[in-house]
Amino acid sequence: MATVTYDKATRVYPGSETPAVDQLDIQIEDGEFLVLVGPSGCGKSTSLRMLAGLEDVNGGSIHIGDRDVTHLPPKDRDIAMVFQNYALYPHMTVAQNMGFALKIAGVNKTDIRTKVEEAAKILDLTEYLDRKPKALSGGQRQRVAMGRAIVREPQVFLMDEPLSNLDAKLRVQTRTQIAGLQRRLGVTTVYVTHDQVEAMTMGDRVAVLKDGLLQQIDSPRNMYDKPANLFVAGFIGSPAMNLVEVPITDGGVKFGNSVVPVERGALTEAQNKGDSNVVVGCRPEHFAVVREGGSEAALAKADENAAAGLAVTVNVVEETGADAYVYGTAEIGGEVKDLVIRVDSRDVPEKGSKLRVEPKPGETHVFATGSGERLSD
Ligand SMILES: Nc1ncnc2c1ncn2[C@@H]1O[C@H](COP(=O)(O)OP(=O)(O)OP(=O)(O)O)[C@@H](O)[C@H]1O
Repeated sequence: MATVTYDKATRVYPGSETPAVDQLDIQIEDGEFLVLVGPSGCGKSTSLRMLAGLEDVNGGSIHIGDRDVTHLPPKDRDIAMVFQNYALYPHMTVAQNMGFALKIAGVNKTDIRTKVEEAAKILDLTEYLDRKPKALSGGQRQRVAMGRAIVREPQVFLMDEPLSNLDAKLRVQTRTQIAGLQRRLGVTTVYVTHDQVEAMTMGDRVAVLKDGLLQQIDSPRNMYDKPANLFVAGFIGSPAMNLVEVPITDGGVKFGNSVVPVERGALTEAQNKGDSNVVVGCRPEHFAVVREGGSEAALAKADENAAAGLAVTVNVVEETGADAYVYGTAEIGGEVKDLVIRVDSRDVPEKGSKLRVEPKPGETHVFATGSGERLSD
């Protein structure tokens, strides 16, 4: 086990003007599960491959523990990588696949067998040890790939989208298994995915990348509650956070017919920059909803608030079972904006009906219009 440190680590591919990974600074704790996440092409695989030694580092350095591995060949780094396609040898049995790296390293047969059997037990693969990969399900192959990494007892596990070949249900199951296994083994792990739900459910911390630049590194909770900028705000969370540009006004921001109170400090900071607008973010579950034409109680409330909030026209209602989401439109500042609002799944509005909505107190995020940086605490 060991820490991993990226210190201004940079990768520029030959013939490219812009770095694929630009001065990446990350310190990963001993035993931590760190997830690198971001959209396609943001540099997450390159970051992982730099740590693996499969990609040159053109600037900065990478340390595993106190060893500078920046220019070490992959075999000298004491890491084990689990790839997307598992890269199992088709002509070898599960046991041979799992023990292969140990065999190459000259470990004696008895020790190999012991380690392979131990790993097979942990991964529930004991009964498949004599099978060839083609006689296994996708989930079993994935576990063999994990087993091959485990038997090597490396200082660091590297995983590049290891669940992408599994169907949705198995992916959910396997992500719990991998996260549980990692915690049990306590091996420092760097895990790449483009799936933010996977990132949020598996990582101790999550690092969000965009265009080769680190946007934020934080616990899943903080990432969700306090996204550092507009990009992270829009990327983390499904359905995504609603983001609307609104004018600053006395006591808050103007949101439809309401003045929504937001942090004074955030608005002062925007005004100090010379901005008269800010971007306000509100997650779908953080709207207070009054449904027009709904139950009597709701109607009474609608009357009471007739002029309050923002009128949203319901275009589509998506029911997921536990939740229901309204995909609607509203006019904000003379423009028609799309909004997503979570509503009570037992009381869903009709398509074409109207809701009045308002962010719940204390549930807004404020960002600068130009830089997109977070202004609220
Ligand atoms: N071998 C290469 N030569 C030149 N450019 C490359 C090479 N590999 C990747 N790139 C470029 O570097 C950038 C980062 O690629 P990388 O594969 O790290 O992204 P990623 O976030 O892992 O994307 P994905 O989720 O699609 O796998 C992209 O713009 C990509 O086109």
